[in-house]
Amino acid sequence: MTRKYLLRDVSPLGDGTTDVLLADGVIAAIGGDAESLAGDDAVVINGGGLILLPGLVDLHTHLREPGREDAETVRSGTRAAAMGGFTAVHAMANTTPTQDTAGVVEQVWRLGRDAGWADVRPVGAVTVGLEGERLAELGAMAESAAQVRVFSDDGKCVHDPVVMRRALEYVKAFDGVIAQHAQEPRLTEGAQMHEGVVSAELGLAGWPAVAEEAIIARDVLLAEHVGSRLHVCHLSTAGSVEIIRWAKSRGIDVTAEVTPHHLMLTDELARGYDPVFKVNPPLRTQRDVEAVREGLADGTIDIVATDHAPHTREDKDCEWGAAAFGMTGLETALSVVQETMVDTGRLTWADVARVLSTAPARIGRVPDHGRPIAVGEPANLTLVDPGIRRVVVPEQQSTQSVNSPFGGRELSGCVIATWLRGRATVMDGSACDESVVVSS
Ligand SMILES: NC(=O)N[C@@H](CC(=O)O)C(=O)O
Repeated sequence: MTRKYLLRDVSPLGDGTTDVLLADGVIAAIGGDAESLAGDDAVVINGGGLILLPGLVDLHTHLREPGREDAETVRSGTRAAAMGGFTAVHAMANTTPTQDTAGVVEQVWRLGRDAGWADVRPVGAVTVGLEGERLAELGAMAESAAQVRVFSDDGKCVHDPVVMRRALEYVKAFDGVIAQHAQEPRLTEGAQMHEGVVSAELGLAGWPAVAEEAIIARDVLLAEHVGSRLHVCHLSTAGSVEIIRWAKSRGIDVTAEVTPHHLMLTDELARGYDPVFKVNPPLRTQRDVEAVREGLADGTIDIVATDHAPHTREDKDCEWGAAAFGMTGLETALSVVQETMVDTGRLTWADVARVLSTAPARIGRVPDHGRPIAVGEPANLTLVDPGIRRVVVPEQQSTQSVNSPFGGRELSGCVIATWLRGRATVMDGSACDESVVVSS
């Protein structure tokens, strides 16, 4: 039995205010009935206009377990997810061993279930060991208890067009999707940052925009040819937005994601040589930032996904060239979207629910998440105070790693509470450790 929660005067999707009652794992009442049905034992939260959203769903999270538990575990990463307002995350396949068999994806799925912070949907590798040569056991992973629907070699590109074509064809049988890390490997050998004025000045090897755009252009054509679903991971350039816009206008079944860091940060940050800003794909130019914001606002880009990529201090606190690519993002994603897209008038809160919950749940085929806020729906929800401003302190976050590019920055908005099937995982902005139980 979960507790009852009466949320007074909250604003579902930022539209008007009402009372919402959560009981028995579902939204039990909205409006007039909520107060009367609550009884004496409900926990009352005085919302005062706080925004109620469907629980956020991340299509792109690196949880690092198995293999790099020194950087993150399923438990620490999903606790971070809950703190960021997420109720479901997709765990990327670049673990050790790789998530390329039914056994490994089931292990990750079980670890998530036992931790209880958020539903974990493992992503299956497209190729054995992410080596780009032989297709992994896609069907066995789809049929396993983990019910994999998203397949990706993320961290590496499925660069061989024949392998990509076969993968796109194969996953149609179980309504899967290939999530491509678009990076032409030959064009990015030794690359350290975006290729442009700043890389030339710093003397760092460049990662040109065309290396992303060439793969996206090829893959949308392949997806059209075989009539399959394609998802483009962490799109980062103005040219990529144009290609996706063109593909959608042709009716190609493609979706795309942008990360919070590509919505806010630019390659200018590399000037300090601080590897906290080293990421793959790299931070681009202000023109690209404007283009991805516009693409997200007009629906060309479907979702925001974090690409939460925790790394140990040893892997990040070193010279730029030796440092790992990647930055954390689960606990700052919603704030960055608010600041770049809502506070600037480009997205409404209903749009935020779409790009951070409904659409990722649909792309990942995640049941019971990204649902409307309506009576009878599972109580997977997050409550946000958009009026708070807070300074990001990586050492105080739930993620085990401190490689946040937003450390020391003041950001808008804060997650006040998160519920997973009616059980609070976050309350008053703090993780509800005592409430974490093993549920089967
Ligand atoms: N996004 C990143 O910069 N890093 C990712 C993998 C990758 O995409 O390189 C990681 O797993 O660390």
